Amino acid sequence: MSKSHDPWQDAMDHAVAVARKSGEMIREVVQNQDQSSLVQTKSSAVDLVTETDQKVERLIIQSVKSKFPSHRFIGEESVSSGEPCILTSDPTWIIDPIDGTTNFVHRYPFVGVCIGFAVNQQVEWGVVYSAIEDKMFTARRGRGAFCNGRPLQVSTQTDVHRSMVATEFGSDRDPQVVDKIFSSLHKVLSLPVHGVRGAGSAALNMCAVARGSVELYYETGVHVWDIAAASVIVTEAGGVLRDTTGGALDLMSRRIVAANNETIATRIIAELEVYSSERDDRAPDCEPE
Ligand SMILES: O=P([O-])([O-])O[C@@H]1[C@@H](O)[C@H](O)[C@@H](O)[C@H](O)[C@@H]1O
Ligand SMILES: [Mg+2]
Ligand SMILES: [Mg+2]
Repeated sequence: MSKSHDPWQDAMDHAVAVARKSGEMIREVVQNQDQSSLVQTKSSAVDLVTETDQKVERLIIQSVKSKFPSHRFIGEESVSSGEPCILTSDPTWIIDPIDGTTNFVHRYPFVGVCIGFAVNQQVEWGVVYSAIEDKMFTARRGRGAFCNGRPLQVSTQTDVHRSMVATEFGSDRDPQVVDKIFSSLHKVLSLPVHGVRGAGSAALNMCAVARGSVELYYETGVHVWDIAAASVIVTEAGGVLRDTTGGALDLMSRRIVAANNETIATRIIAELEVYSSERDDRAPDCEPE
């Protein structure tokens, strides 16, 4: 199809450009400012946000509105300010301006600008820009996954005892949640697996699965903006996506497993404690699950 008949490609090209521009903003701050004094908190004392998160999200959304005025948005900081988090069938940009804000505040070099694009509630393409590493991860449904233009392929490993697993501790410090996190971690580590890692960014953990250096990433407590862009990067690199229950991934459920293949996914899912956080798209007045 020529570019004019492929509007989603125009949108993806714009996303790559604005993600790179956002990354320049992030690097400038990391190199020249001390963010630690400008930190605010959201759902907990360790769920951090900075004015750079907010500025980057505004930059992305305003640039998109000028080119694609009919498109919708789900942005982490917009939702945090009260915007709805509902995925309709309309073309929708799903944005995490800084995935890894805690890393950003501490100058820990794993920070991803995440821009996913969904049509009819299916992610059509995803862009994750690892700003400090200068690695642009991209994927278009049906057309492969790439890092700085080089094709990505998940690991071929099927032996869980030879696998590397990624997960995160999240930002919920409720003692019962912490116990469940460590219960899963204890079971996975004791299989044993070669190692457990965490980039501090859901999206960059998923990109590590896509590039074959991690066999599986799991987490409960993520949001749709953390995982939408990277979800298509994983599947286009040959990976699989699941719920921690073993069912199909539900972008709004707050639970994710991203793996290189079904064998590894099934084996690790068998060790995971299943629990729920409030869905991203829950009605404001409904009781938590
Ligand atoms: O808030 P943020 O840095 O965009 O996203 C982060 C996620 O990437 C991570 O997986 C999760 O464990 C953190 O609690 C936080 O939600
Ligand atoms: Mg995030
Ligand atoms: Mg974020």
